Amino acid sequence: MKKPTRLGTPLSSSATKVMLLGSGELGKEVIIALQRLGVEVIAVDRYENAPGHQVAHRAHVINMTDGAALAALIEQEKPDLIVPEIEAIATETLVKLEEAGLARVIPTARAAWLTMNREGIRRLAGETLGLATSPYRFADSLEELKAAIDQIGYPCVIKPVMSSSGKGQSKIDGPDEIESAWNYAAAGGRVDAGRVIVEGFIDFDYEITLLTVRSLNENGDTVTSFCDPIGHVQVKGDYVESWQPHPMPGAALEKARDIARKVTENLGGLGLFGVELFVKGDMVWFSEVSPRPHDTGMVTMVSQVQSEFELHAKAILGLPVNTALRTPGASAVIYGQHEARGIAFDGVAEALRIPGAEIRLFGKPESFARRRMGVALASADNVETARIRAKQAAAKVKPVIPE
Ligand SMILES: Nc1ncnc2c1ncn2[C@@H]1O[C@H](COP(=O)(O)OP(=O)(O)OP(=O)(O)O)[C@@H](O)[C@H]1O
Ligand SMILES: NCC(=O)N[C@@H]1O[C@H](COP(=O)([O-])[O-])[C@@H](O)[C@H]1O
Ligand SMILES: [Mg+2]
Repeated sequence: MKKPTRLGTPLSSSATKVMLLGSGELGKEVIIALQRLGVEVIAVDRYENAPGHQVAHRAHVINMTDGAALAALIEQEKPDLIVPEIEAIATETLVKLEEAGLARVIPTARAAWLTMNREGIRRLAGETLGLATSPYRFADSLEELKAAIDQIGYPCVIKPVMSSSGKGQSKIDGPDEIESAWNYAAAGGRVDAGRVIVEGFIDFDYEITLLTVRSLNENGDTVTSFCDPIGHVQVKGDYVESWQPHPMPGAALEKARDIARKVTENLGGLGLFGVELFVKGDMVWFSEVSPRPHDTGMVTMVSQVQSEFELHAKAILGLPVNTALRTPGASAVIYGQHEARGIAFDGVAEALRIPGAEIRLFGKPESFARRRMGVALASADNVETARIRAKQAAAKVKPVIPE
């Protein structure tokens, strides 16, 4: 039996302290949810003025893949909980600190370590748990990649083992594209492991994120609950649009939940997970899992009673959660479109005149053409209308470089 974490007064000796490792748009919302419960939040990222830095009690800039720097910061701040928000962290250090009783990592240090690297989570899902996945091989050189593709066939998808948001990912249809896919993967990996996964392409009908929450019930037992499926569209491996609920036949939904339950039970701990699944008819394939809020889940800020961020904040503290849908909703991404620091946004008023629309601007200090700088959200009485509204609202927001 586990107990909820006692909540103290921030910036006092009773404070409940949570450290976010990664403080982008997803972390920013987790921090806001924690702040509402009087938690003292320390936001860490690789650059100054990250979105979460701007709403936390304290901010630190370190190279989170540097184990010694990470351990020193944890020793200095002594957080009650450590919440990884991105993959690119020295997770071996977290495993060691947790084993030594010096850190409690969400959901567990092992989960952060396994999911940091596509190889860890893929072997767990496909080999240990026996779940359906795309066929896959790993390669450390161009020659090995060619040999791996001989086994997998075309079309296939090549990804750095450590990357996210589609960075370094390509789908290829024939041998003349192998070399450019290898070079692109080498450039796009977040931590240069020089290793890639090649996956057989799954010709799915649709893909979903099944947000799955592990929380404590009144007896102190860990229980699993599911949000309604989130449908999404990805372009170049990065999400551009999502909606909730995505309708699914009963048999497929049951399989999806079964996969999500097995994976999250194995990863353990408390918190929200984003389980990514491909669906064709009644067939469901496991793709990957984030042991933390998911970008496609930003839609829950309008569609659920409690957003994925509030669910994560509550679950990690041992508090009860409510995964109920409030209304159909949708999200559409706002990219920076410019390569510049300190960009501005016109058209927000026009966006907000669309019925049911909301805008979130993340406050990232530097824009890139395809960096996610904000998101449009919309509710409606059905998903189709919500999608149209969210896309219209996103299109109204115009990133500009101020004179
Ligand atoms: N084997 C595959 N078959 C078909 N489509 C795929 C396959 N692998 C990836 N994709 C497509 O590319 C998208 C991104 O892939 P994946 O989730 O592995 O990348 P990622 O970089 O980890 O993204 P994120 O961090 O945003 O989840 C998937 O959501 C899917 O649309
Ligand atoms: N798919 C994972 C994902 O969406 N992660 C979110 O993007 C941020 C990094 O953004 P950046 O690359 O613009 O700094 C991360 O900090 C997290 O919030
Ligand atoms: Mg993904």
